[in-house]
Amino acid sequence: MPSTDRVAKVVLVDIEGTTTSISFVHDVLFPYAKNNVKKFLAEGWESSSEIKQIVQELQQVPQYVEYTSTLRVPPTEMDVQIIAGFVRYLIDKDLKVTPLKTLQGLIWQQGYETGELRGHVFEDVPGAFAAWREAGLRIAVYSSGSVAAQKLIFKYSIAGDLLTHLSAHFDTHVGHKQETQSYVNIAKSLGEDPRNILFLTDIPGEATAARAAGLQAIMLQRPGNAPLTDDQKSGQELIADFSSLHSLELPE
Ligand SMILES: CSCCC(=O)C(=O)COP(=O)(O)O
Ligand SMILES: [Mg+2]
Repeated sequence: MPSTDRVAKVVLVDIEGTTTSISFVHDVLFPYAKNNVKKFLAEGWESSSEIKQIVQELQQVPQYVEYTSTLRVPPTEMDVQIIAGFVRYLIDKDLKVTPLKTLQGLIWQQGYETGELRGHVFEDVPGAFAAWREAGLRIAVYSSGSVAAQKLIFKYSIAGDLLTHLSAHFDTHVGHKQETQSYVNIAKSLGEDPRNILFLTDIPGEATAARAAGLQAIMLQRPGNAPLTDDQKSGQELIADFSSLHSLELPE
């Protein structure tokens, strides 16, 4: 267990499996995107340069050729139906590819703004955010979900607007979450010595990559997270929630 005299200047939080249940992402957000993608694409297909850009990037995803071959159409062919089908295919495979994540964020925006979606956060999250800020720490987010999607989940959370606590957001534009260089980039962007950043995540490969960049890292074992094998636990610091981290302090 972490000691109460742990110090940091920035707490960098993952979302799915750390601040938020995996079930909310997989059983609420992903189905919402799958159900609404065709309508969303159809509305902006002709007029939106943002959608055109996303569609172009989706066609560059290596799995696009594989997907279109199952439909027996050439990969050069595209219409709303094909792209919406491909998006659903990527969501089912839970592939964390950047244009998919950008598109999901745009679709979810409508759901949050109409009140159909409210971001799940575990009970201890609002108190921890408040305590860290009170102690003078910054809170940043690093998720495979797009920056726009991160802002929505916290702005429209079940515990009210938590976005006000957050001072920086990073998504896969900074690099993938199991690559050490991503954490080097984040520390640089935050202007912080990596040793002063505490990363909280549910994925062993992410914690290991962050530690290799010099960050502190602790793993969350939240309800609904996949059980860890002994190998995955080895060398990791594990906590069940943020309660033992409420007394985090700035270094002297
Ligand atoms: C930003 S909310 C949507 C979460 C999401 O799409 C996702 O892939 C979560 O991955 P994480 O890196 O937060 O585990
Ligand atoms: Mg996660």
